[in-house]
Amino acid sequence: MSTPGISTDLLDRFAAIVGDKYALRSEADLAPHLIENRGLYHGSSPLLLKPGSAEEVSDIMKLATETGTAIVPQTGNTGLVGGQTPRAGKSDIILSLERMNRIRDVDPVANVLVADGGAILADVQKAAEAHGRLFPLSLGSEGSCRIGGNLSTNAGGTAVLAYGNMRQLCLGLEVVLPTGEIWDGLRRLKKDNTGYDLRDLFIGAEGTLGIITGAVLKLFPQPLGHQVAFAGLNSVEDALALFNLAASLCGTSLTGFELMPRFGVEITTRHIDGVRDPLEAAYPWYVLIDISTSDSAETAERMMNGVLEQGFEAGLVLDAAIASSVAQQQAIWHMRESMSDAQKPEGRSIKHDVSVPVSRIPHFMAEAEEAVMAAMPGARICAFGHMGDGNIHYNISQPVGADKAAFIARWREMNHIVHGLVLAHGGSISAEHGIGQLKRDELATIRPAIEIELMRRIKRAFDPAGIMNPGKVVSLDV
Ligand SMILES: O=C(O)CC[C@@H](O)C(=O)O
Ligand SMILES: [Zn+2]
Repeated sequence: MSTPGISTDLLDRFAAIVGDKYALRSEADLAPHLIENRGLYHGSSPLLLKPGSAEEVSDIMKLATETGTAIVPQTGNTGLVGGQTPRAGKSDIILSLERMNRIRDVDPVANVLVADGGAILADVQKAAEAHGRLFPLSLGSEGSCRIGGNLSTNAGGTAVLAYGNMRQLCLGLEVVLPTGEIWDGLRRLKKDNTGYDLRDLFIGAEGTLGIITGAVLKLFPQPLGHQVAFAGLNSVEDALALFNLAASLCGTSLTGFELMPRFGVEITTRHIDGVRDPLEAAYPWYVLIDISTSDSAETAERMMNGVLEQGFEAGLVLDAAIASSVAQQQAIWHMRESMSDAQKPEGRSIKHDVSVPVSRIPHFMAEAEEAVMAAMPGARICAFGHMGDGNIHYNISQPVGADKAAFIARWREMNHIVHGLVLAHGGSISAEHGIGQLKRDELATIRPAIEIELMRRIKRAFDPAGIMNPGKVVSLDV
C-alpha cells in the first residue's frame, strides 16, 4: 500500500537513482506538477524524479515495490481527468519522463517510428515529416503532450476519423512494470497473433499497470493534397447529412469533420488572439471539413468543391469558406482547437467528453439541450468536437453572472443528466480523455459489475503492491 509520509532517508534513496540534479524537492519546482490544466485537482508530493533511461525507471520501481511507495507517472501534464496528478494529502512520488524524449529510429520503408515515452508529440510529427511520412495523431496540446501520455490515455484528437486513435497507431511498447521488470515489446509487426494482447492492456491504462518508456508508432504517406473548409449550417441534422455526403464522396480522404456551435465561434473570436470568423454572417452551427489525398492536390480540390456544391444544392450548406493557403488552413484549425481555452474567460464550465454512434448525434444533442436548459436556465451550452467519429465535448459554460462555486457544485447533477442520455443512446462517458480521478467512481456504476471486477483483477495481477498510479481508473478499496 502507499505510504502517507516518506522519510528523508527513503527520499534520498530514490534521489540517488537519478542523481540530485534530477530529483526535485522544492515547492517551486514541484508546484506546476501538482495541478492540472482545468484546476480541478491539486495533489501533493514530496519528490519529483526525472529518470534518463528505462533502467533508471526500473530501479525506481524496484525501490517503490520494496518500500510500498506510490509512484505517479507524468509526461506533458496535459491530461484532462486528473490521471497524471498525484493524490491530494498523500506522498505520491512523481516520475516525469521529460528527459526520455528521444526519437530512437525512423524506418520510412516499414512505415514505423520508435520513440521514447517522453518524446513530445510535435517532435514525433516533425521526425516523420523529415522522412516524407505522416504521424497523424493531432491534438491542440501537441507542442507539449508526450507519447507515453498519449498512449496511456489512448488519445484521440482531430484525425481519428481517418487514422484511428492512439491504440490504432501503435505497434509495440516498452514498459517498466510496477515490480521494476522491463517488458521489451517493441515489435514492428502489423500481424502478430501470439496470445493475449499485452500492448493493448497498457494503452489506455493511464499508467496504472506500468510505465510506457518506449513505443513503435505507425507512419503513413504524407498527403499530396490538403483542403480545409469552414461551413455555416442551420442544424445538427444538416451537419449529419453533410457528413454522410462528405464521407460518401471522399471515402478515406475525409480526414476531419468537426462540429462547432455559434457560441463556440463567438467566444473564440472574442478571446483568442488572431482568430476571426471566416464567414460574414452568423449561423447556428458550423463544420470544419478536412480532406487529404495521397494521389494529387487536384483530387483534394475536386472533392472539397464537390462536397460544398452538393451541400449547397441540398440546402445543407448556407455559406462556406475554403482556405486558400496553408496559413488560412491553420487559422481555421486554430479556431476549432482554441474552443476549449476560449471557454475559460467565460467563467467555469462543466465538461463532458462523450461519444455516441454518429447517427445518434442529433437526437442526443436535442435531448441534452432540453434537459440541461430545464435544469439550469441561462446555461450556455458549448457542444463541439469530433463529429465524424461520434465524439462531442458537451461542455456547459456557467450562466452569465452566476456564482462560480455554486455552478461547479452542480457538476455531478449535470453529469447525471448528460451521461444518462449518452448511455441511453449506446454511448460512452469518456470518448478520448480517459477516466483518471474524475470519472473513476462513475465508471464503476455504469459498467457491468463483471467488467469492473475484471479490471480490478488485472490491476492486482500487474500491481500487487498497489503502488502504480493508485486511485486512478479503478478503485481497489471495495
Ligand atoms: O476541453 C474540452 O472539452 C476539449 C478538449 C479537446 O479534446 C478538444 O477537442 O479541443
Ligand atoms: Zn477533443
